[in-house]
Amino acid sequence: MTATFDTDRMAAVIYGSEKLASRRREISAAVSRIPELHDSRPLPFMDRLEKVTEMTRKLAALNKHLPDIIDPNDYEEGLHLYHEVMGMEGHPLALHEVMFIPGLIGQGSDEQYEKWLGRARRREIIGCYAQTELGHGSNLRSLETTASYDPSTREFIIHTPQITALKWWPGALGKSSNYAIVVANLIIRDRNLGPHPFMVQLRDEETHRPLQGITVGDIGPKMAFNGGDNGFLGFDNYRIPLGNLLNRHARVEEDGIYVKPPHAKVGHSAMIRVRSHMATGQAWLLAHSLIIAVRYSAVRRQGFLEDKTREVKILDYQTQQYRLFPSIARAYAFIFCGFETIRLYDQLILDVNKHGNTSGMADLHALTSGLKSVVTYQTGEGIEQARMACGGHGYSMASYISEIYGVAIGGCTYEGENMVMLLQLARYLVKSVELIKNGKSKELGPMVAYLAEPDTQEKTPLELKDYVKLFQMMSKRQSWKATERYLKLVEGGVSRDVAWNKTAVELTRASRLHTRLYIMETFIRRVSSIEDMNLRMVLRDLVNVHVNYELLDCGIYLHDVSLLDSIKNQLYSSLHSLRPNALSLLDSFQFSDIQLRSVLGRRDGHVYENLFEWAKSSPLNVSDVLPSVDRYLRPMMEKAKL
Ligand SMILES: CCCCCCCC/C=C\CCCCCCCCCCC/C=C/C(=O)SCCNC(=O)CCNC(=O)[C@H](O)C(C)(C)COP(=O)(O)OP(=O)(O)OC[C@H]1O[C@@H](n2cnc3c(N)ncnc32)[C@H](O)[C@@H]1OP(=O)(O)O
Ligand SMILES: Cc1cc2nc3c(=O)[nH]c(=O)nc-3n(C[C@H](O)[C@H](O)[C@H](O)COP(=O)(O)OP(=O)(O)OC[C@H]3O[C@@H](n4cnc5c(N)ncnc54)[C@H](O)[C@@H]3O)c2cc1C
Repeated sequence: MTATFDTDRMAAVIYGSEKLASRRREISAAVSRIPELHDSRPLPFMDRLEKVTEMTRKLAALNKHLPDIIDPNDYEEGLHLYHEVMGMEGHPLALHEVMFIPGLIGQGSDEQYEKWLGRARRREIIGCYAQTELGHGSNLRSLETTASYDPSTREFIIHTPQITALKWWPGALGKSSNYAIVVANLIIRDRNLGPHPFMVQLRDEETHRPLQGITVGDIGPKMAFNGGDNGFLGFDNYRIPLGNLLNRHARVEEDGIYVKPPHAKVGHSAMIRVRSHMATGQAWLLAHSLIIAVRYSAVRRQGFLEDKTREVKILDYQTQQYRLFPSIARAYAFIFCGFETIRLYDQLILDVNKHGNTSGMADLHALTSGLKSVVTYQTGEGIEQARMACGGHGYSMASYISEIYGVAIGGCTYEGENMVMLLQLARYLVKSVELIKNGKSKELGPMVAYLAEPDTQEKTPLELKDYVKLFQMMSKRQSWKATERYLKLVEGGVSRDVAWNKTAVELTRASRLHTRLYIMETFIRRVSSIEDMNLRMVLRDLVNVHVNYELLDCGIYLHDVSLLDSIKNQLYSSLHSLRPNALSLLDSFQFSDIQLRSVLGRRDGHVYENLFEWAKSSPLNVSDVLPSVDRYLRPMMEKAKL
């Protein structure tokens, strides 16, 4: 089946501009010509140490070739180049670029930029972001690492009071980084002023050995990211100069006077940044798995439909389409709302750093808390469906889908565990409903204004605005229901914290609905703004899949469930309409074979030949008889014969 649109033009929509889309193609082509930048053999055949070594080798090679391939100041180009060469299994600079440099930019003063930023950008030093501890990750107020100010020497003494206070999990901490932004409780004259970010040198710049007072190492293998060295870190009364408190917002004077920041949570900017970028990052992971599954489904033939002389492509089964197409729609939807949150973050950081204006923080915190949770969860669901859609071959590492899954679902945990973050958004929703109840609807932000709308009759949706209306109604009802349940408990004398906990499941449901509504609205808005009518029509088919699927999936929140039959029919017909364009919608992401690392999902479609070649290259096939057979299996069989 041929597609009705040009994938290069769609790539420009996905990546935000024709220039970037075409630069991506050029960068992929450049990488394909430099063997030093390719995996030296398939990553699934490597053990952990080999993977870490391979990633480090490629990173050094990449550093050498980078200025010939991209503009070193262009982050988007850099990100693509990194994804292409380094893949997704982790590497020594993963946190340097993602949190260390942005953390320094967000929290450091101009003098601190002068001291560290240039060095970090030139990669004279490598850094990470060390916040989470063995005993606490979610509840930042219970972090135990301390940074006590000693005015006599104008130093902070960083200390790990007990085992639970060891930093645990930070990416690239274990073996690669020689610096870290360490989040520790600032203590001045025995007063705990809460977590603050400090620049801390961990290793000698010449020998790379840990400095005295520092204990650092790797935390061991993980579900994924095994090319990376997530680490542990402890401090034994380790001294750093006063100037190492990142002090753009909060300051300590030499005599120990504390100058507090303009907003209590302004120190969380590195987290907000990653959360703002997560929707696009997860969309790419989802699209990776889907292109593998859809390409394979367009090659794999199994069973018969009308034509009894030739087996059918499995992509023609309605169940296969139902399994895969709603996730294609979600991948696009996540990209579009991801662009929006990145833009909002960039604006916020400008407002905060240039004008000291923190008024946008609460809104962005609520939005990104919900979005990272919904997007990572749905991405995990979509990838797992993609795996199953490939049958047995999906289970093989040759598909690479299990690796993509492991990487993606890390996102359900890092940057705030999903339930915890849904509950952050719920605080915002509850406050919004309380405003309405107190007659202050005018104070509502635009994203929650619908919470004040009156209920109307549920009608079969015909136009996109009808879907949005229905979704708003479901979301509003759930936010009100959860708030009223919570308030009733409080009014009945239950403490606020206990009442909150007794309402928590309902609250997370409200947050999910609110976020799904936001994703749907952003998707519709973006598609309606596309000028190329041809592309807009295709994306309109995708939106149709999305709105019908999302509504059905949330059908339990409707009062009139008889609507669901008509929505089901519209979904089935939209799946059918999407079939001719499904593969090209994914080809438009323009992932190279090098980047995909999937034997099953290669562009050439020679699935069976490629699988056979891959299996033959397994280290187990180097000899016909393994030493373990000689040693254990043959003696066992021989013994049984006696
Ligand atoms: C050369 C070219 C350049 C190339 C460049 C490209 C190179 C690219 C290189 C590589 C790319 C490779 C990509 C690799 C990808 C790897 C990705 C992996 C990255 C993984 C990294 C992971 C890092 C981490 O996980 S860091 C640790 C994260 N930890 C958390 O998220 C902890 C979660 N907990 C919290 O955030 C908080 O504790 C909380 C939000 C749950 C509660 O906060 P708390 O301070 O306790 O607040 P509380 O008292 O409860 O609430 C008071 C009020 O404050 C409000 N609030 C809380 N936080 C915020 C906030 N941030 N902003 C605004 N308001 C906030 C809260 O809602 C309360 O408000 P209310 O009004 O009182 O209700
Ligand atoms: C791949 C990966 C990379 C990471 N990289 C970094 C890094 O670079 N730097 C860094 O500092 N950290 C990093 N982390 C750590 C990560 O940020 C934390 O693991 C994460 O914030 C979750 O915290 P936790 O482990 O304490 O989970 P916990 O909070 O212990 O969660 C366990 C369970 O308790 C529940 N729970 C906890 N609190 C509440 C609550 N208040 N209400 C309801 N339920 C609750 C959670 O929902 C969850 O079900 C990384 C983690 C991973 C997996």
